[in-house]
Amino acid sequence: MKQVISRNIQDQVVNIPGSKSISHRMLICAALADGTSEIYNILDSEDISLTRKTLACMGAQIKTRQDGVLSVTGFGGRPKPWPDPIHLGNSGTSMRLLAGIAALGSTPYTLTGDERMRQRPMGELLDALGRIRISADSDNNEGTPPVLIQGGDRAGGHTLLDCSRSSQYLSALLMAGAFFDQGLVIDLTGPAVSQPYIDLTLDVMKQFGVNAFRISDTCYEVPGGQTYAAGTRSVEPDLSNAGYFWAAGAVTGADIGVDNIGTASLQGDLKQAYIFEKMGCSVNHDGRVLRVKGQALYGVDVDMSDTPDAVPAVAVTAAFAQGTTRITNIGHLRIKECDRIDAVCSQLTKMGIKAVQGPDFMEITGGTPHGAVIETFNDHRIAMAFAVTGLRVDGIQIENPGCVEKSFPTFWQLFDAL
Ligand SMILES: O=C(O)C1=C[C@@H](OP(=O)(O)O)[C@@H](O)[C@H](O)C1
Ligand SMILES: C=C(OP(=O)(O)O)C(=O)O
Repeated sequence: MKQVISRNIQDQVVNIPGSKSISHRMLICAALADGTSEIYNILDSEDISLTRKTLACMGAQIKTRQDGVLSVTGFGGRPKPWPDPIHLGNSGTSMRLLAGIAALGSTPYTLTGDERMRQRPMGELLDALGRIRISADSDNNEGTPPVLIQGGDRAGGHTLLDCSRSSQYLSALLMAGAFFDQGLVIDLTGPAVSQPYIDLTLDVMKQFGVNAFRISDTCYEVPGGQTYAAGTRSVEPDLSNAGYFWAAGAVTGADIGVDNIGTASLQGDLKQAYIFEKMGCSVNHDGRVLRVKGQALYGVDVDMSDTPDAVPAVAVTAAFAQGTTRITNIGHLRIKECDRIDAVCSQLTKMGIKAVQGPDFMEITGGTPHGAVIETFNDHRIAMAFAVTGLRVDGIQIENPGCVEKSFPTFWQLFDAL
């Protein structure tokens, strides 16, 4: 249990570790390359180590050098056999993206996860692989892990994919598709959720010299017969995790900056700073430091389909705003580390805040929250978001604070230093 001490915090600038999403992609693309890549500022967290270990099982040679830089010698698109089940905890990104890489092998791989991961869907991805003659089955026929992926056929061609619950399926197909003889054309059954993560995939592939194209909102193409080029790359700070520090500025009135944020970041969660601006904060980005300073806060209406990971930070901030905040198009939050719509609403209710939920939305009416013991449901984002409320409210205690290891092992150290 972690007791958060409510306090006045000074104006300051913080440094946030590397992006989880970019780190997964850098590791995978480096493992798919021939030759050795160097990756600067890679995130060191539970989920990244799961991706790293799996790629090592598949034949990549991965070392953290003494200066902290990661050196990855790839297996050139031909993963080695690994007969034992591969455990991916509750890392959805590892599970879905690595299922695509397993499809490049010539022997079967079994991918499994913890109890929650075994409830998280991936049937849409298995179906899309099946359409290009790659046998991909869920052990329980419910489309959830454990999954058995049996590659062998690298012809590629055309497939159909439903990305209405996760964008990670498309990222998986794009990364693997570059090795197929005919490449891959992927038609989506409708628009994808979490679109910025698809853009991140295209961008990291491009950094490794591989082209893939968004033909339209619902059609993507990756030409075949490409190779990933090893090289020196670096990972930007994690802007989902920056959000808890911007939220700290928003709820306390301090001016909190996050360092090393370029103007061209493709991370969708950059948007959360501008949601805080819409709520009344002043936001300043000088091209390097992005600062959020709290002022009087007002409720807003915001569609967060693109930025699911930022919802808990925005929702807790709404508890301190005048009026109601309505967050829409977030049905996919119900299949994350926990049911995040239910978790956010139940814990805000515990704090005396009116929080109403629907299948794909939540409505939070700001008020005067009081202290509570916060259940985190083993979800790092619930722990980090509710920690922020504790800066303003006495008596906030966070259960299972260690769950932040998933994406941000140094969170408490940085948060306590605020
Ligand atoms: O591709 C990625 O790196 C991610 C995509 C998003 O998931 P969905 O596409 O399943 O919404 C996001 O929630 C997750 O934390 C990371
Ligand atoms: C949903 C998340 O991650 P993943 O899907 O990789 O488990 C997250 O980090 O909020």
